[in-house]
Amino acid sequence: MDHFLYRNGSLHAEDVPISDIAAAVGTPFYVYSTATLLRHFTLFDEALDGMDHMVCYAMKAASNQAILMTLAQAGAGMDVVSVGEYLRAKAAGVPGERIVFSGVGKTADEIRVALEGGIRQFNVESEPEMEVLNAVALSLGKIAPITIRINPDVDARTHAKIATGKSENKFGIPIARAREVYARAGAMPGLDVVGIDVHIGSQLTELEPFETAYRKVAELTEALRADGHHIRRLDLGGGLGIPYEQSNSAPPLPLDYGALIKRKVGHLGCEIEIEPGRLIAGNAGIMVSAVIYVKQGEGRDFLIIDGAMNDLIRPAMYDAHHDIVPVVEPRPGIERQPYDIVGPVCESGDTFARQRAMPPLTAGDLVAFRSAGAYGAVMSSEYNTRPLIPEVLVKGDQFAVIRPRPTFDEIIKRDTIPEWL
Ligand SMILES: Cc1ncc(COP(=O)(O)O)c(C=O)c1O
Ligand SMILES: N[C@@H](CCCC[NH3+])C(=O)O
Repeated sequence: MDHFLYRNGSLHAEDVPISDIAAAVGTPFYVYSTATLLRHFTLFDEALDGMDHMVCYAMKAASNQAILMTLAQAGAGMDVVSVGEYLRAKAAGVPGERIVFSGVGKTADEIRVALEGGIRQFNVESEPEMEVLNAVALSLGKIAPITIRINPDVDARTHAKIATGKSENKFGIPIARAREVYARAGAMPGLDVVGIDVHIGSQLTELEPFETAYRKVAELTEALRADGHHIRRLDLGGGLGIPYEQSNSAPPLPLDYGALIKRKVGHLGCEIEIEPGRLIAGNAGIMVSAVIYVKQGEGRDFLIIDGAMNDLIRPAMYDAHHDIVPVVEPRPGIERQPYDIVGPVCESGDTFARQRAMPPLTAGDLVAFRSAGAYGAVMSSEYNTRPLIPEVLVKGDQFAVIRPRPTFDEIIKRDTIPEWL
């Protein structure tokens, strides 16, 4: 169920006209639908029905505290990758027992904060990290619950920049060395080895790579149990993809993914964690932008909009496709024309789409980038001294700004000038 639909000829977020939000907050902005966030969380939660499980939302996808609170109130845990995310999740009211800590470069300071504040488990990614974690835990008189992230050497068949499960990627420990590393962990008094972690990549559009990875995890669970480890929890990561192009065939559904998990690891009797990010937030958010100019180029028309690569970097970074639709519903049968849709930033890479067929648009018209809820606002920057754009949350017929646009004064005052200058 899409919560961004045309009604009476204009695009809505749930029951709120996008043009009302634009009038209130200015453009560009991100807007999220509470109903979509909750629906996607529930799809995963129900897909694991009958198993002891926790859906730990990968908050890197969209980390506004209002989003975290919405999901946490529905029962979500959180997957964090930095102490900043940990503190943000805590600030949104998520208890430490519902937070898992992933990431290849956790520092001793980050580990200390999480151990002191409470944590469900650390997903350890290397032997040096294991040693630091053990030392910090002992210094605090605590025992740190851990899984070890294994790298199963599986091709996730996704964009190379977001594949994480091949042996050449920096993530996890090689599965071939897992028994040896678990033996070391098991002997460390500051660690409690509770399970295994795996995450092979993002925007997976087929189940087969998950199937291979989870088969390897199941085999390893049995081997480690035979070695005497009390493996009782499996963190199976995130990564299930979303349809970015409405014209394309859709990736597998959470229900199919849940059934696969049951088939592959259900017999082991472990508690299951999953860490979906994109599928929960991606299609729960859009970015809205206004046309500044329509410019005639050599053999092409440029639609110059007020959103730019600093606001939504996915097209520049991964050549990602986002559907872009006018906020005013095009008349049926209207002739479309090709535009290069670009932002105002001083780079040719600041291009959202080339020769994209759109109904004719003019200055002031609003356009919406679909599927922009995940890895959108969180990856934005102030490049070109462009303020971070506001985030808005809709629930039914209500909307609220959940991160305001900073003023230029606020941005400029952040710099400090040395007294010797
Ligand atoms: C450890 C970990 N868990 C979960 C995720 C979430 O992935 P996705 O947003 O593709 O579901 C990521 C990002 O790929 C990750 O690195
Ligand atoms: N930033 C990436 C996803 C990275 C996933 C990281 N765990 C994207 O926009 O597709």
